[in-house]
Amino acid sequence: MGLWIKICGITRPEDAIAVERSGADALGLIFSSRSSRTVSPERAALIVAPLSEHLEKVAVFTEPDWDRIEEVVERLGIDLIQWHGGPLSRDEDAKLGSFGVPWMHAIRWDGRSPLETPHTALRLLVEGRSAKGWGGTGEGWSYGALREVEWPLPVVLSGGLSPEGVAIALNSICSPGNPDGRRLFGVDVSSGVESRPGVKDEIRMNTFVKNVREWEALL
Ligand SMILES: O=C(O)c1ccccc1NCC(=O)[C@H](O)[C@H](O)COP(=O)(O)O
Repeated sequence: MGLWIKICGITRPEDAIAVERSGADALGLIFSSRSSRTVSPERAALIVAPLSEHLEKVAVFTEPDWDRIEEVVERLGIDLIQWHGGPLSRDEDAKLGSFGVPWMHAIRWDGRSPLETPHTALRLLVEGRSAKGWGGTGEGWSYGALREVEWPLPVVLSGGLSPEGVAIALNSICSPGNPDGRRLFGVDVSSGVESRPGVKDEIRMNTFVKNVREWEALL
């Protein structure tokens, strides 16, 4: 199976259709108030309406507003919850596992500490620490540091990826000489395929997907 490719921060139905056309596996919708890409559940319903069931819909949250999470998951047919809200208590971990869909823990990693392992999470999305915001900052980091730690769950590489840089980023953690890299589950991008925050560039999305597929064909 190829790498899972998620394009995040979709705010317009036409961009969602372009994500599906690009051959990506998933799109992300931001329900956090801490973003310039936030969409309401009503807006999100319009965005996902024309999409096929084959494109996974990921809902991104940073706040433990459980009623809102439940509403979004039920109303929109969400496939995966992405949690960006920082370290979790045991109760929060259990709560995130209780919505009837899997969830992914997004970690703003310092490049050294062991990767957190919530009990109920399906996978980890790992990006660097940025003073700019909670996510969608476009800031890259030293991806190769991932080679030095155990991966308790399948990892999605994120933070500052772009069509131009994604193969270099992937090479720094996985290569034919480093078979461990085969545990990488996927890649996630937002700013690197935008013309401005919240507005995706179709050519950049297509090029991103093409470059990932060409890279994995060489592995
Ligand atoms: O995208 C946002 O604005 C955002 C805000 C708050 C929490 C998460 C957010 N995005 C989540 C994502 O999955 C992004 O794709 C990820 O952070 C990578 O973004 P980028 O570095 O811009 O590619």
